[in-house]
Formats: sequence, C-alpha cells, structure tokens
Amino acid sequence: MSRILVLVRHGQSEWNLKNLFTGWKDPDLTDKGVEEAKSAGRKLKAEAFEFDAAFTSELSRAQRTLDLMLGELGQSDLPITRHLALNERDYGDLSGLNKDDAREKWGEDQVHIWRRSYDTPPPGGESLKDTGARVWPYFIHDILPKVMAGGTVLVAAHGNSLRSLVMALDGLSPEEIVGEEIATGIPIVYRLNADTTVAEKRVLQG
Ligand SMILES: O=C(O)[C@H](O)COP(=O)(O)O
Repeated sequence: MSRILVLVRHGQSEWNLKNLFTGWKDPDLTDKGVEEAKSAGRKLKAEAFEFDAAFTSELSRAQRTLDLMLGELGQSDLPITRHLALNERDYGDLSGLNKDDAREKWGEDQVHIWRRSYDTPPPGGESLKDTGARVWPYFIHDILPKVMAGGTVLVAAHGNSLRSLVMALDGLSPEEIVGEEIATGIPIVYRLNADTTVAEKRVLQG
C-alpha cells in the first residue's frame, strides 16, 4: 500500500516572469518554466516514482508542466484528468495587473492580505477559503480515493489551489497558511496513513 500523493506547482509562466496577477488567465510557460517542469520530472524519475493517475487544472501552464514531467518519467501515455476545480485562485479585478503597481496603488499590506490571507478575497475574485471550497471537495471525491486505493498520484496545479490543499493536509490554521509558499516546479511528496492523515511529507528541493 503506497498511498502516495505528489503535488507540483507549474513551472514559471510568462506572467510570473512579468510579475502580473494571473489567476484564471492562461499564459504559457517560459523557457525557465519548461526547464523547471522537466527538472521536477527528472527528480521524480530519480526516486523511481511510477504514477497510477495524474490530475491537472484547465489551464495550460499546469497541463504543460504535467506533460513535461510525464515525458521525463517515460509515462506520457498515463491518462490525465483535467478539472477547473484545480485552477488557480481567481484573482478577479487584479488579473493582468502588475504586482508592484498594485502595491503602489493599494499599499503593501492590502496587497499582501489579498495574496496570502485565508478569507479576504481580492476585488471580484476568490479568497483562499473560496478556492479551497472547490479544490477540497474535488480532492476528496476524485483524487483521494485513488491514493487510498494504494495508488501513486501526481497533481500539477497552481500556487493557491495547492496552498489550499496543503493547508488541509498539514492541518494549518488560517494564521499559519499566510506564511506558506509553494515554489514552482518543486515536488511535494505526501505518504498517507490508512486513515488519510499524513504519515510523511517531503519537499524535493534542489
Ligand atoms: O495567479 C498568480 O498571479 C500566481 O500564479 C500566484 O500568485 P500569488 O503569488 O500572488 O499568489
């Protein structure tokens, strides 16, 4: 019974590079993002991961990251499930704005609250709580059963859709999640117990 769940945030996107709020907008990966995705795949291959199922969002940057990882793993034929429940948090009216310009306009503290707080949504967008309200049920109904059946499952998604999952898996409070960052292209490996609690968490840095 392996019960392994691997979470990977997509590699650097064109809008990450330009420092723009992205949310549900759909920029592609940069060359660096492609290399980050391949490197994540190579790290997983070096640890002999063989996946039984793979999930991603409806956004290209996560889909492409997943494809690149599976290519490195020699598992390009693995069936992939794509669902908008795994999409990035919707940044609403901030989408497409430069993050430094937003700090100039609304102040550092307000922008930090929009980006990292648990329950304050950006204007017209989703809070992390709102994001979790779609990510977590999808995880429980569609992803977790494959893990609990003894599978090894790969999820390629986004900074905030993954923050909401990590919050629940790690049992973090609304205060603790503020300090949680998910790096691009760095696999987070969970091994779960038979009661779905976390037996082990490893972050495959470097
Ligand atoms: O949607 C975005 O802009 C990024 O992918 C994540 O943004 P954040 O670092 O502001 O949460």
